[in-house]
Order: sequence, then C-alpha cells, then structure tokens
Amino acid sequence: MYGKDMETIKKENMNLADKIYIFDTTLRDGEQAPGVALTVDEKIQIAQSLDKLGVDKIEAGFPASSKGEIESCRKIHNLVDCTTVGLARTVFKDIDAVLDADLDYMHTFIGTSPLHRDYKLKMSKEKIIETAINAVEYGKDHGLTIEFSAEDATRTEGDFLFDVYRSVVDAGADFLNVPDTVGVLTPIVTKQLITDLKNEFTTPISVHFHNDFGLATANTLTAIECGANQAHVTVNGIGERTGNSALEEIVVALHAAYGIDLDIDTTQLYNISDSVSRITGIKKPVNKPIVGDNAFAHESGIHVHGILNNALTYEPISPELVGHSRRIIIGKHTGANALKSKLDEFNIDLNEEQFDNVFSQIKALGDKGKTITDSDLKSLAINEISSAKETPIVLKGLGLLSGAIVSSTATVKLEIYGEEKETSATGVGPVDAALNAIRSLIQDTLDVELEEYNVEAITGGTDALAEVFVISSDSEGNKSTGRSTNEDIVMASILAVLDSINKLLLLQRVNQ
Ligand SMILES: CC(=O)SCCNC(=O)CCNC(=O)[C@H](O)C(C)(C)COP(=O)(O)OP(=O)(O)OC[C@H]1O[C@@H](n2cnc3c(N)ncnc32)[C@H](O)[C@@H]1OP(=O)(O)O
Ligand SMILES: CC(C)C(=O)C(=O)O
Repeated sequence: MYGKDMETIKKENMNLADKIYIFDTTLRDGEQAPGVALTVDEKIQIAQSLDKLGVDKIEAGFPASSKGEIESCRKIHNLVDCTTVGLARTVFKDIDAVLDADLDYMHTFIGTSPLHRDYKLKMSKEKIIETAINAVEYGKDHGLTIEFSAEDATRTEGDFLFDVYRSVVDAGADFLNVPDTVGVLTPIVTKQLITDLKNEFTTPISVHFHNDFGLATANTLTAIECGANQAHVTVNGIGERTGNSALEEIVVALHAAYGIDLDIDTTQLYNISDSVSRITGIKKPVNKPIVGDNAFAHESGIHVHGILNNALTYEPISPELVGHSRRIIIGKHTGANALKSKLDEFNIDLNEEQFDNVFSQIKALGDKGKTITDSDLKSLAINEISSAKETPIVLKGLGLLSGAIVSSTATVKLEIYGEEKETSATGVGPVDAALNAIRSLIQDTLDVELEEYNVEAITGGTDALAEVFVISSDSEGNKSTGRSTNEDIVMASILAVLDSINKLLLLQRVNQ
C-alpha cells in the first residue's frame, strides 16, 4: 500500500460508520435494465441467494407496478431473513401496494432537481416538499420503516436538497437515501456532499449511485469513507442504463482494500453473479472485476511465471475468496514456464526438441490470430509424441466384400499392444464396414468417437490419391487429428482413423 498503512489512513482521513448496511436492489433497479423481466419464481431464487450471501436488505420490487410484483414482494418477505423493501412513489396508492405486499420497509422517492420538477412532475418546490411529507407521514401512520430518496439529488440545488431532507426527517423518515440518478457524481463532489449531510443529520445516510461515467463504485466507496451508513448495490452492477454500483466490487473492495468485513460470505459471489447473469440474460463482460471470466486468468508469460512462484505477484486477492478459479491460458503471449506448467498439469512429458516444436507452433498460431484451447495444446503435444514413440495399434490385414445387393463387409486384423485380433463387420459401404470392425476390435482399449471425417482427392483420375483427415475424441474429452494418403480410399480412411486413435492412446499412457 502506498503511503501510510490503512489503519492510519482510516483514522486520519475517514469517518467510517460503525455499521455499513448492504442494500441490494438487483430485483428492483437491476430488473429495470432494459429487456429484463423476472418471474415470481426467478425473483424468489435470486432473493434466497442474496439472503444466503448475507446482504442486509433486499429491494424486492416496485409493488405498485404489477400484481406479480406484489406477489413476489410478499413471497420474498415470507421466505428471507433479511429486510425486504418495496419501492413507492410519494403517492398513496403506491404506498398501499407496499402495504398489500405485507412489507414493513418502504423506499419512497420524489424527483427534486429542477429538471424533474419542471419537466417531469410539473410541481413547485413547495409542492415537492408537501408531497414528500405527506407520503412519509402516511407510511409512518401505517407502521412502515421509511427510507426516503430525493431522486436526482446530485443535480438538485444544495439548499433545496437539504430543505427536502430536513422536512422528511421531521416527518419521520428513518433513512435518507442520496440517488445519483444519472451518475454525474465524482469522488471529490461525493466527499463534499456526504460530509455535509453527515454534519447536518443524525438520520443514517444511504447512497444509490449510477455508473454512467464508470464511477459508481469509486463514488460509493468515497461516500462510505465519509460516513455513509448504507450502500445500494446490484449483482454484476446491473440496472438502469449502465447500471449501479456492483455488489461484488463494493464488498470485496471493502474487505481487501479497507480491511472492513461485512457479514457477507464472499465465497458465494461468483456463483450468485453467474446465476443472475443466466436468469436476467445480461452477459458479464470477460473483464468484469471480481466475477468476469478473465478476473483470474493469465496468458502473458511474465505474469504466469510470477503467478507460478506466488499468485499474489499478479493477483490482488485469491480467486477462492470469491468462489472463482484461476486459469492459465496458452496463446501468443505464453512463455516457456507457462507451457511447462500446463504440460505438467496434463502429465505430458516432452523432450527438449518436442517442447520447442510445440512452443513454436503456439507462437505461429498466435501470430495467425488463433486462440489455443487446452484440447488444442494436448493435440499439439500428442502429435509430437506420436511421431517419436512406438505405435500402440498396427494394421495387419484387411479384406473387403462389397457389392450392389449385399451389405459391405470388412475383415480387419489389428495388432493391439502386440496382441493380434481380427473381426468382421458390415456397414453401409466399405469404409463404414471397416471403421465398424476397428471400433469393435478396440472397444476394450478405448472409447472413441469419430467427430470429423473429410476426404479429398489430391490428384485426378480413378487411381487418384485420396487424402483423409479425421478428428477423434475419447470419453475424457481429449481430441486428436489423424491423416493419411493412399490410392485406396478405404485404406486411407483406416490409416487416418488409426493415426488419431494411436495419438489418443499415447495421451492416455502419458496421463497414467
Ligand atoms: C429512478 C428510478 O429508477 S424510479 C423507478 C422507476 N421504475 C419504474 O418506473 C418501473 C415501474 N413503473 C411502472 O410500472 C409504472 O411506471 C407505474 C405503475 C409506476 C406508473 O405507471 P403510469 O401511471 O402508467 O405512469 P407513467 O409510468 O406513464 O408515468 C409516471 C407518472 O408518475 C409520476 N411520478 C413520478 N414520480 C412521482 C412521484 N414521486 N410522486 C408523484 N408522481 C410521480 C409522473 O409525473 C407521471 O405522472 P403522470 O402520468 O400523471 O404524468
Ligand atoms: C428510486 C431511485 C432511488 C432510483 O432508483 C434512482 O434515482 O436511480
């Protein structure tokens, strides 16, 4: 850490609240992300995961918006241990819908900025304050805990904003929420605003920051540094437009950078992020902090070398902390240390020449813009090994019977690890019959699937040379290629298939 240690920085520069509440609004603001509509069951599934994770409050929905919302809010309230919140405009019928859902915590809002007053609500400042007070009083009269939001607070005149907050506090509001509705805050302005609010009010301060300029997380952390008691967040940062501050970013930053532990089981973060992404249909960018596919993936040789010695060289936290896992990727930027570790992982032992050949093929493929999967790497390595090692299966004999009115029959003799075996099989043609015979002969040795079979005549005429290319796979998901050229298409096919099978067998042997 640059400069003083975090405990000193906290003491000298921060005004941290004793307790920081995590208010999750994935089911309300998150669901407002264009194109997302959750069923009651989906909402319940997400709410139960959030409850298990340990958030303090779940904003389950906007009850006035539909019957389904009332039903899901009510069901969630009955199923979870944490507080269930319902959103309402400062309108009695919206508050009644919160009550219909049996909730006891309401989040009510009214736009306070000149834009919202003049163009949306067409209300004077006085009318805004009166409407807000009426709603808070109505909610209190019905026994609700009330969180009040001055929508578009950050584009509201300072004096008026404070007048509104003062009025709702007097009317009984229990939490004052500060929405940065269109994400225009910067950390320095956040600092000023939250510090001023903390100096004026004893009512807990909450923040709801949007991410239009990519500053939602930074602003939320700044607010917490200045004493904010609660952060509104969503899983994966989903929400209106560019979303809200991300639950996983706030929780992990507080833990790792500030040494502040909330009662959140961080090891569930990756799973919950994945299920929210699947249920909402909003894909996570691969570079998404904490939960993206690349958050703990490394390709660059220098980084992987560091990681292999001590993962903290290139990772700020361990993937296990958030239930994620580390991946070493092979590609254009791979170094020898990375390749060695990956081959060790697959139990593949290459001599120096084979290793160099595989390494240069990886670089050449990378230069062509290709990505290299684990199974590609295994194939490259097996190709090297198979050119140097003895062949497990050798073709010893082939007899074919083929005609127009009889089914094709092939008799194949193979030497499998030194033992001769022979069988006959039928098929829709001679190639099919021969491959069926091979499959039957090796069934105790290898469970193999022919994934791809391509034949090309490489010279013209009926005696043209046929080149056959195949891809086979085994039950472990390993793949290998086989290739053969022969003037007899059946022979070329058999030899290509045996070539790929032999590579899979060699890989099995190195893996044992
Ligand atoms: C910043 C935020 O995220 S706020 C939450 C936004 N979320 C949503 O809007 C999702 C759910 N919304 C809905 O289902 C619907 O919009 C409803 C049920 C709330 C309202 O539907 P409708 O009555 O058809 O109104 P519509 O959505 O077209 O317009 C909003 C109305 O609310 C009014 N309004 C907005 N906020 C307030 C408020 N705090 N107090 C009083 N009226 C308000 C607007 O002025 C407008 O009124 P008008 O129709 O009389 O001009
Ligand atoms: C309802 C309020 C808090 C809101 O979602 C916003 O202003 O973004």
